Amino acid sequence: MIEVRSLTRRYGSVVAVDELTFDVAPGVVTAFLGRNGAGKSTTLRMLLGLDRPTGGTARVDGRAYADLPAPLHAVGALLDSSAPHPGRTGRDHLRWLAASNRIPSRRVADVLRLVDLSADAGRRVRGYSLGMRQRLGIAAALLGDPPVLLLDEPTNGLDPEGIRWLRGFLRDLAAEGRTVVVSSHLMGEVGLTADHLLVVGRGRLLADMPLAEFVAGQGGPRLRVRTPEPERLAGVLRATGAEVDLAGGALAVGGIAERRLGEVAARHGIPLLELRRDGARSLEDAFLALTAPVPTAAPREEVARP
Ligand SMILES: Nc1ncnc2c1ncn2[C@@H]1O[C@H](COP(=O)(O)OP(=O)(O)OP(=O)(O)O)[C@@H](O)[C@H]1O
Repeated sequence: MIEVRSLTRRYGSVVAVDELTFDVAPGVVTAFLGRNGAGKSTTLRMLLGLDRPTGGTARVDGRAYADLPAPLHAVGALLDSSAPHPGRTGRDHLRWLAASNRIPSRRVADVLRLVDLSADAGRRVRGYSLGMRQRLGIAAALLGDPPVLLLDEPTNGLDPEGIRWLRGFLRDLAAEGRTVVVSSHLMGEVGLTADHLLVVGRGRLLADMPLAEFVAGQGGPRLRVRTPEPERLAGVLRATGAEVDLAGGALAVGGIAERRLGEVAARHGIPLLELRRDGARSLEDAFLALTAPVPTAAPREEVARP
């Protein structure tokens, strides 16, 4: 469980984090989303005792990080700054971390296996790809078997297969009852597979809600359809009450399920060349609209909560 109350961090005249208040529950994946510079890393650093709040509190299991008796057993973190020494092997890096935190060295083999890095553990980190470094960082975060995991932009450097692996991995960790927070500046990378969203913009909380609610707020997914008869299909779909935009020969359709759309087209003898959900795209658009820079500060009452 994470509790953040009125958390604020100023750097001179820059307000990096502005009166943030939220809780993060265990057992689900929470995406911490915001554009570059929104204050995500600063918030995570304060949760980890690496930066001092100007005001407010950030607690893990009821305590400030500095007061945790065994921090690595309480919180695992992946931050850019925790880069391993390039001349060490992945295994040695983890052994060194384990030894300096009184964690039995047999745990090293376990976490290497968990992140699928056993085969490369004997290689020096300088030869690792970005994706392998991220896996090593995640292995380090898991060393103390912590109930809370904070991962800052863990998809950096991962290819699409690596991102898919990470999504499944995070879900499994949450299913074990852990509190999993993963930050990203892109909605699509983790937000779409998270259970809960925390969205920040210019240091302030813009949304704190289940993903399902965010999706519902956007009117459900849009469908993308291609047909040799776009005008005619648009006409029959509009007659059912669906919203249709015609763009470059393709149709973007809202307010109708895929199956029903297929049935309507078949009934009118209109062939479909393509029919797919365009959900990711419209949600990324909604995320960008929500976090769009505004010339004046938004009033605090605008925080969207369930
Ligand atoms: N040590 C620092 N000194 C001065 N300003 C800082 C410092 N750290 C962060 N900032 C400023 O605070 C704001 C928030 O930065 P932060 O790194 O927390 O954002 P972020 O959401 O993590 O962004 P990104 O997605 O780019 O990592 C930015 O304006 C940044 O320039």
